[in-house]
Amino acid sequence: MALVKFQTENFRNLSSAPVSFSSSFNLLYGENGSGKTSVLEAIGYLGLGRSFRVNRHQAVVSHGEQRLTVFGGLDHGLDSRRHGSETDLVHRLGISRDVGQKETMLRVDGEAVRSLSALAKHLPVSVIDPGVFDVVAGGPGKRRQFLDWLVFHVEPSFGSLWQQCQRVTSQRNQTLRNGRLDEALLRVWDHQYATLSERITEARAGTFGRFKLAFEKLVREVEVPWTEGLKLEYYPGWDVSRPLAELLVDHRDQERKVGHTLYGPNRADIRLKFQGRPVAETFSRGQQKTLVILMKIAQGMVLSAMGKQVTFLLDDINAELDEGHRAMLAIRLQALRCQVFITSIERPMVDQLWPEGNAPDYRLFHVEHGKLTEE
Ligand SMILES: Nc1ncnc2c1ncn2[C@@H]1O[C@H](COP(=O)(O)OP(=O)(O)OP(=O)(O)O)[C@@H](O)[C@H]1O
Repeated sequence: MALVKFQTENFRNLSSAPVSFSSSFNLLYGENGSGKTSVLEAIGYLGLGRSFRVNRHQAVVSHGEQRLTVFGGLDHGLDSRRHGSETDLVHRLGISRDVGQKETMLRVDGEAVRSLSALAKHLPVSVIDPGVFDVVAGGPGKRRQFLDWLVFHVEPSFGSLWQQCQRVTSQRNQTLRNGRLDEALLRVWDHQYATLSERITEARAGTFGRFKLAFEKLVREVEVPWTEGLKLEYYPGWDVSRPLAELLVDHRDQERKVGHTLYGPNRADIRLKFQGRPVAETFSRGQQKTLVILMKIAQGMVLSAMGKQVTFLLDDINAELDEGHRAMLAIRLQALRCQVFITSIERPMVDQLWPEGNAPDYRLFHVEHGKLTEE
């Protein structure tokens, strides 16, 4: 599916006029501060339930306003011959946040829904912005987030499984922090935590397997010589040769001392090694960026193979990637039939993105003072 109708109210500096997008490529250009990133941020808000730029909802609502809203209409996307007219919409999504009341309201097809995953499952949004390169350069949390985004879209039960596990972890942590050790209660939490952890690990490992196959295929196709000797490995967060419940009992004193859970899915990682050493210590900045781009494309490959269309938000990539890598990314995303939004300051040179002259169906927008004008 693709986001073809879009409207916001009180979202940063964006105008509330409705916009129609292409289910293929959308190129947005405009000067600094015109609102390009805010458009992508609002699309991301709909698919992720939060801003990919800031943690506080308060920053996103237009100055002096209390409530922001983002609406989106989805059509069948590139797998359908029908494009974009109102009658072709298959889902209507809405998210509204009242920053005073700290309340979020979600709607799918006119019905109120409680869980963000009900919205998110319809719109897999993948962001490529200057912050994305932390997937390689940053800590394990960034890589868990990267993997879990894919697991969520591959395994329908993952979202609720993860939430249950977070609840049990927090209760277990409280018990660990209690002055008097209640071993019987801890054993109850251990058991629940271990059961959920094993299910999460199974879902993550299965999805990681698919991701790794896609990544290896991609690397063979694009022939990047420096990836030879690169190893991607999933680390579940503990030594899985032993049952987690048993390991927790063995490390009781250590966990009580720190007052929180030290083993399990909250410690998982994708380990990226080149000739046995962490990539972040070995690869150049440019190589690390290319690696992240390849990993992002591989995620798209996994979902495309399942018939899901990913909406990619490419913010300010001109500053991060050279012309060759930008073209590689555009061509790959086009081949995967993804929906893509690209921002730039200058009017984009379409023949630079598609040097072979095979540009897809695209729409070009000029952004000025938060308003999109199609050209
Ligand atoms: N909460 C808000 N309410 C109203 N306006 C805001 C709010 N937050 C930011 N702005 C303004 O909205 C504009 C949008 O900024 P945005 O980051 O989307 O621009 P951009 O086109 O991506 O710029 P750049 O090319 O510099 O990255 C800026 O002028 C900013 O000052």
